[in-house]
Amino acid sequence: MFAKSTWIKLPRNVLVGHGVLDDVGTAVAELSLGGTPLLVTSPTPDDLAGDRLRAQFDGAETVTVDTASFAAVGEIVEAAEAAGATFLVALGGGKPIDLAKMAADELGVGFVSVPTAASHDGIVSGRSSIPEGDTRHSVAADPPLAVIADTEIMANAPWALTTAGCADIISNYTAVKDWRLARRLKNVEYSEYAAALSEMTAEMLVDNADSIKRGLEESSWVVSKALVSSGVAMSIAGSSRPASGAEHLFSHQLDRIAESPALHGHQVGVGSIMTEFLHSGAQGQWRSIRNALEAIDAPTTAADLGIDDETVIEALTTAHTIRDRYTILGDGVNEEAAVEVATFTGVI
Ligand SMILES: NC(=O)C1=CN([C@@H]2O[C@H](COP(=O)(O)OP(=O)(O)OC[C@H]3O[C@@H](n4cnc5c(N)ncnc54)[C@H](O)[C@@H]3O)[C@@H](O)[C@H]2O)C=CC1
Ligand SMILES: O=C(CO)COP(=O)(O)O
Ligand SMILES: [Zn+2]
Repeated sequence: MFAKSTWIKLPRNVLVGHGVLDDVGTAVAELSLGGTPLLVTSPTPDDLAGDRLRAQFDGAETVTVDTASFAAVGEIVEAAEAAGATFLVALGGGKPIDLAKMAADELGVGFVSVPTAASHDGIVSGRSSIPEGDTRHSVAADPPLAVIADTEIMANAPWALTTAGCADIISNYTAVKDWRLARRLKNVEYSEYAAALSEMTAEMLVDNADSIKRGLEESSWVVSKALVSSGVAMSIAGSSRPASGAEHLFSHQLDRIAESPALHGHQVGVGSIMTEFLHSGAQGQWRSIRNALEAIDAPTTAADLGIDDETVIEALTTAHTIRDRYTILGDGVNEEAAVEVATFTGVI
């Protein structure tokens, strides 16, 4: 008997465009959720757009979060229960969105994602990425019921957040290579459809690099659509595999050990240059990755990240320990090899 089955959960309403922040109420009404939401945000996005959102939800309370942690998820759950909220609306960068995503899952209610920065593909995905002690959990949760990405707000966000989102998408190339490797060597579950969608998303972004420029609202449009597409690839896969490989392990490790980590997307971009080198060698495509990052103003070196060389080497040699996810790092890159890859690619 054929016993395979799959359940793909995707957002129902996706709005991307100038001024769509004022359409959140309409998009939510169309979902027939009923009741009142709890608004989950962080300080800057709250200042920027909180009032415009509250104006669309009579009597909605707001909880403001600062750090991504399981304790913060607990605080949101408590606040939602106390307020009798029937769904959550997350406004901001990756942190409030990830935390609301997990809290909504725990509460068994829906959530709506209102990103104020095009900083990475977690704004759409069905995964939450939460650090805990020496590890980082990629937790399965339902994706948002709706995503409302206002390109005007995103275009006015610090440029670095947009280039971070671009780099997160460019890293799909190496993530998919790691996924295929793990499929061949470890027989991990694999979806050619999700892998192809993820690669195509990176390809389209690189092809459109000319329209990704500081001060150009179209940049937010191009990047938001790519982030949606990458998030959908993760939803189809049922894991972050299409968009997260060894370059993400490297970045997660930097988040743990660097004194002052850089933005998620910037770190994975630099990681991607090095893991592409590990995949395809000196004559391989690592230069294409570096050039693509350079073309959109994203960091390509440790110095650009503001992280010292030793920390980069430590992260590269220990990244394989952070999570049980097979990648090109195998059972670890030794220090000599790490120095060679980082030096050859100009990262250090
Ligand atoms: N679930 C997933 O698949 C993924 C989750 N993540 C998680 O997301 C988090 C990082 O996301 P970020 O967006 O970088 O963090 P974040 O939410 O802390 O935002 C970064 C900074 O940008 C500010 N900001 C946001 N919108 C702004 C605007 N329009 N104008 C001015 N400032 C603005 C925020 O106040 C914050 O200081 C991490 O916790 C990471 O683990 C990252 C990648 C994927
Ligand atoms: O950042 C992500 C995809 O871009 C999510 O990946 P993780 O599962 O590694 O947190
Ligand atoms: Zn990422």
